[in-house]
Amino acid sequence: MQTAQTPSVVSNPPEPPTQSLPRGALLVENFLSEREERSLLAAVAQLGDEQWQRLAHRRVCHFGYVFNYLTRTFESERLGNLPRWTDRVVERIQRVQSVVEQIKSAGPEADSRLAVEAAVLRCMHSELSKDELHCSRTAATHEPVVRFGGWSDVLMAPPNDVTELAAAMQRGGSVQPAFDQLTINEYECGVGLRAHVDTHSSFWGAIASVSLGSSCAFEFRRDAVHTKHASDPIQHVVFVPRCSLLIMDGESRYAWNHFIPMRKNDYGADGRELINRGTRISLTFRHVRHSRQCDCKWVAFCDSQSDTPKGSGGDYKSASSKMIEAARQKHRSELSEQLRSGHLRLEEHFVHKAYESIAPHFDDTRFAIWPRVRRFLSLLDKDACCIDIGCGNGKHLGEMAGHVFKFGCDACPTLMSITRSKIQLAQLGVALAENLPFRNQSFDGAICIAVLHHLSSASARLAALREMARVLTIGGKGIVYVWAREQEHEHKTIDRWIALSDLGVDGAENNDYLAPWLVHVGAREDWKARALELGGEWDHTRRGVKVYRYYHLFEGDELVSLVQSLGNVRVCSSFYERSNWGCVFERVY
Ligand SMILES: O=C(O)CCC(=O)C(=O)O
Ligand SMILES: [Fe+2]
Repeated sequence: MQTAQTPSVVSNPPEPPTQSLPRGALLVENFLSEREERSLLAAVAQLGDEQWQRLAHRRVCHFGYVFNYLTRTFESERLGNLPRWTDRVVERIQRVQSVVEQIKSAGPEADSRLAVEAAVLRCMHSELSKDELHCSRTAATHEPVVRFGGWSDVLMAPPNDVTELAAAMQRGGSVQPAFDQLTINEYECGVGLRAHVDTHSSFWGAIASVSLGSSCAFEFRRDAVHTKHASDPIQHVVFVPRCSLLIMDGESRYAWNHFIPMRKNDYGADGRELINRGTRISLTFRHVRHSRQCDCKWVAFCDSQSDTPKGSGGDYKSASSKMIEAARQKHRSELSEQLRSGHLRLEEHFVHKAYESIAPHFDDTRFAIWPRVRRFLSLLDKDACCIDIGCGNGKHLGEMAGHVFKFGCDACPTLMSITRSKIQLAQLGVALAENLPFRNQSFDGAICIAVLHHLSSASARLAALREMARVLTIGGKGIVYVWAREQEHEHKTIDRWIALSDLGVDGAENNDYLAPWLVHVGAREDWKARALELGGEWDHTRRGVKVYRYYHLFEGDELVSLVQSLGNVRVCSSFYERSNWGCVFERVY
């Protein structure tokens, strides 16, 4: 699996848990006995290799309906029932849900935290008293602990005999609808889960997740713009132990992002002791929403209700929500399909077309020069010839001293014309880095900044470097920068990106990602319109037009090894700097 890829350089220090939960979430510790855990793990171990789908960092297995990670929806074809070996655990989840429902229906302070916790605890105790469970729970530490993210702490009297309540509900048939979709996730130690809200239009009601084999920290986040009061929390971190049940319902399910940080240990519930992670298996039960239309009140997070999300500035109001939604779904499934069948060439769509669609907005944001690049440019001799390969909006050409003969090329025609309008004394042309239209040994200096990571095969990346070396004079120097797999702020980057291997794209490498560029809601109208027209999609949560760009992230010494493999260059220096790898080299023959 993914252990080999687990970044060792990245430090992602654990945060002590707040042990609080957003409204509507419920954590029941010791929901399963260890014996039950063992038997569930044994059942999972029996699954055949062919039943698992390998994603970038974990593997998953679906029952009932397959979940498609590109479209973020379930596939319509039903696969059959959930496995029988989950029956007992599902029954117990439903019993807990029934108890919570009963308390909530009791009055205005319905989901009082303490009332729900007390009632669920009693329900768990009644479960515990069953012989089979009892004998495997010996130590006092195996007592269930219940945490609920309720509206208030007002203690309402819980029903006196919850056991009776549960029994009565059982007699009247389960009041809880059956789960019809199960995803089994297997996370190796160190692997996390990117922040997301489970698609509203795909699943309705509560989502229940049972943890087996290892604990992990579970985080909930939301944007401050979605809080009513400045003091409302925007983050909860909860330690989820093995054998526990986590239910996400109501606000916690519809209006909070949840994720599992990528790291190898977490603070336990006491916030003091670091607990190492092992391999965690989660069983996540959901209800498929066949209508594919959600009408919840958390409109800002709802993919079904795409009339302008609150505060988004009124853009695109004219288009009906259904049309936007339909177009978006169609776009995503087509993308998934085309990518899988190889019709959509990665670079064509996610590099060339993507840059065309964001070019004016991209230009507006790109002006800073990295210190090492500035230094490289400042050391160019008088009358030197220097080429900027993948010059984008020409910001580096503008930095080159007046006495340098400047050349620039880029694959994006619109960026080239933007550069042309700004940089007067330069020779500019549209060209691919792998095929430079220059004679051998034409340049004393060459820079190639943030370009190689857009080439989708190792051979193309090598070809581009070979071209760079070819056009350099003997003794000429080059500098290369690429995005690193070792991102400094993973929750803002990799955790939000789409791993190509999650999409089932043949030949996708492990470090291949689609990273969104956002033409935000405040950007110029024509920039947003251009991005939408050229394939971008409206993102409700982040409020803007989202355009995915393809990246191959370089890991460890990958860049320097590639440079060294050219044979005719000497590496002068290599470095890691703010989520990028860089290398300066000199052509030696
Ligand atoms: O592993 C878990 O407990 C959560 C999984 C999850 O959030 C999901 O599959 O959407
Ligand atoms: Fe989820």
